[in-house]
Amino acid sequence: MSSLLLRMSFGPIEDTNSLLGFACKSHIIERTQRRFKGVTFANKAFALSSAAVVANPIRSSEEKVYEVVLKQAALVKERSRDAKVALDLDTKPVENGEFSNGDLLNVAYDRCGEVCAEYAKTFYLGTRLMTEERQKAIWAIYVWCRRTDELVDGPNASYITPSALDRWEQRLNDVFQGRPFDMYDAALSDTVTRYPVDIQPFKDMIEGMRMDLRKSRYNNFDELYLYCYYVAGTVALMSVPVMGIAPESKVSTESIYNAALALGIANQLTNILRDVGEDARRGRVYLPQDELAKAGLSDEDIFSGQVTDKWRSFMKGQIKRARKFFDEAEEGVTQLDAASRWPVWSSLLLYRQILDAIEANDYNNFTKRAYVGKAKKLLSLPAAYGIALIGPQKLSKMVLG
Ligand SMILES: CC(C)=CCC/C(C)=C/CC/C(C)=C/CC/C(C)=C/[C@@H]1[C@@H](COP(=O)(O)OP(=O)(O)O)[C@]1(C)CC/C=C(\C)CC/C=C(\C)CCC=C(C)C
Repeated sequence: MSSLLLRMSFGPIEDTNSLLGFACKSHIIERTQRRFKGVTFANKAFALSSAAVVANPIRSSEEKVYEVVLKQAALVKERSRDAKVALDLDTKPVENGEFSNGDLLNVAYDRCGEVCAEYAKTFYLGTRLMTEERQKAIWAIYVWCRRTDELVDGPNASYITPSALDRWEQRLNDVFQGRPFDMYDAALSDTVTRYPVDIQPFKDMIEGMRMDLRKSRYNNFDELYLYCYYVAGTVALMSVPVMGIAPESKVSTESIYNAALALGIANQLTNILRDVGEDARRGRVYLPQDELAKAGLSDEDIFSGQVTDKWRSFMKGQIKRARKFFDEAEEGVTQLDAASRWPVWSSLLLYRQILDAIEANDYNNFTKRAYVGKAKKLLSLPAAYGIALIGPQKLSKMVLG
């Protein structure tokens, strides 16, 4: 996989349409209304004036990110009004024995599936329940995300510079304009013509990688939230247009995207809490500095890795917050297309249990890795399947009486 990363194309650097360039004053009022009331906020939120930018230049990360949510949700609505895109691939080989584009595309998608099966076995299994078209698209998105993550986390990470990320972004622009560089890009290029996926979350994920290169401390939760959006919330925004919303869903598209975003944030917060020790050994602290200080803790406490009562109490608060994001996400999964629910429930249940494992380790996330054992993992899959079929409330009623 990493050898592929060395094969990046080099092109002119394009000015990015950063998510920070937007402004939305009405968001604060809407924040309290948007949860599952079927209200459409997109029009209101898009009625932005340059006056609003001047009058309210300071917005929280949550507000900035919510604009991307609205933009993606609006795109989905717009596209679903348009004529349905043709989904049949041309699979016939051409006469002279060469492959047609359709054949090459199928091979490209199969390769994406192989990468997905290799790196994320359980998740790959879950995607097999989706329609063939959808699973291919999810694999293509997965591979792009994995490659992007590998740029700063993989074996060649020490060679990665901001300009390499700029070139990766240029290559992304090419993918969206139908000029793929390799097989994996070709699969993504095809996916983004078939589904209403916006380029912004992809660009934002690259921005997250830039952030990782230049920043190793987060002053407060607002800064951390933005990082979590960049590296994980974006995955959710990319995936929902492919996974699809249940035709019978009565709630607003925005609220479903918001729940998806919450799952991305919850997963990343969990990841951070699991990896505190590992990150500290790389000189990184992905915890809000102001909250650490309030708890009477500092970076030194993290580097020394002692589980004290102060640490336990701090961790309890962090876990509580991550669980709130999971709760928010759960409401949204029930609104997804039925065939897409299982992989999402599986990932939600598995990731959520990592928080339980941190507690079971008595909050020692310095030297003990919290993980979900094989038995629990195996039990989670049918549980997720049951929940996906009949819904979380009904299942808990059946189980608990
Ligand atoms: C169905 C489903 C889960 C789809 C997502 C598929 C997809 C495109 C995954 C890409 C994942 C990826 C490689 C991201 C790169 C950045 C990264 C590594 C993020 C972390 C993931 C955990 O990965 P891992 O366990 O391998 O971590 P380590 O590298 O070992 O540290 C993240 C924590 C992000 C994961 C975020 C998601 C999977 C988003 C989930 C949300 C949805 C799919 C939306 C669901 C919809 C509703 C309405 C709730």
